[in-house]
Amino acid sequence: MPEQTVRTPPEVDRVAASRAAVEARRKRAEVKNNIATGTVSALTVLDDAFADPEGVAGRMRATDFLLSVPAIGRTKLTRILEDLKISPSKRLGGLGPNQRLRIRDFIADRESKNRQHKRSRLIVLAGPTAVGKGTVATHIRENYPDVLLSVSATTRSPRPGEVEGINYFFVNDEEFDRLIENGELLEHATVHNASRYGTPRGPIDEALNRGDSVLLEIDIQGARQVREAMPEATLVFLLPPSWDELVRRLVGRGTEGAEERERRLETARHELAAQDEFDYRVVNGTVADAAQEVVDLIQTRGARPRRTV
Ligand SMILES: Nc1nc2c(ncn2[C@@H]2O[C@H](COP(=O)(O)OP(=O)(O)O)[C@@H](O)[C@H]2O)c(=O)[nH]1
Ligand SMILES: Nc1ncnc2c1ncn2[C@@H]1O[C@H](COP(=O)(O)OP(=O)(O)O)[C@@H](O)[C@H]1O
Repeated sequence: MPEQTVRTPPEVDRVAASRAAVEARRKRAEVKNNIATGTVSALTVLDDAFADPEGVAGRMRATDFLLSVPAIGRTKLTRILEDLKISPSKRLGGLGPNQRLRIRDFIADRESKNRQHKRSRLIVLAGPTAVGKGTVATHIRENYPDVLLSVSATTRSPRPGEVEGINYFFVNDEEFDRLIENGELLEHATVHNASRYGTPRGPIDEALNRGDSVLLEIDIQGARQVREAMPEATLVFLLPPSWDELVRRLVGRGTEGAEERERRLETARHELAAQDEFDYRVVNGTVADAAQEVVDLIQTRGARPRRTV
């Protein structure tokens, strides 16, 4: 009896193989794009590749993988591959144990540095009473037009010279309650055991969606809430050059009586203890320098101080 073998015609094999190859290339391109845009961590892709050497990530060439990592170009690539002792044609899944360790350490180190230096477009400026938060924020509003200063709602009465919608939105208790109930505040707090203050959410969302930078000048309780709600926010703690200078500024401002000053200084001691929770600390020596330092921490689209003549 003649031997019966079922054969797929070779052209069918070839078509199926080339479809599979196209699909695999498409998936690899998608992974590369996800690494490049930060949608997926390069470290996760490496781990996938090592767990499944024949999978999408495993079949990716080390060269293509590294080139998809932000800020690695062809020039750096050559040096990196040399340092890692990996040949350009190697696929991730085919790397030896030592090569895997080296490339993993390299990517882990890079991602941790990126996290530390990542600049956000939402920046929160907080610090103890009278350190100069309001003064520095005003300087930024007047000199760095690219940075939007959020205007808070408050239940306290306007001080002489304060303008509705510029310094604050002055509201009564019922209106403040309504803002909270309607979910219109990103955060809110009672400050100095007196009035309530809150950050309207709408203008911030709009600004960030437009790609603009936003500065919030709020108290420490508020800063903590923003961190919870928007972990990508950068938190900056404004410090006085010394405790004595803080007291001088509080007294010099002359807006509080002796008893209220004592109460605020007591609060300031607790507030200073919270500085380690913040991403950055800026000493308010001179207003212009402190403002410049804060602006430098914001990811702006090329914010430059407004020219003064
Ligand atoms: N949580 C929170 N605090 C705010 C907000 N707006 C202002 N503050 C804080 O409220 C405090 C009192 O501000 P203000 O009434 O201008 O008085 P000042 O302390 O004498 O400048 C300051 O510490 C501000 O940072 C806000 O929207 N939310
Ligand atoms: N860098 C600075 N050098 C000297 N005085 C300052 C400086 N920054 C702010 N001040 C003064 O300190 C006082 C408190 O500043 P303010 O902005 O009201 O503080 P905060 O908003 O933190 O309560 C004000 O009288 C202000 O003019």
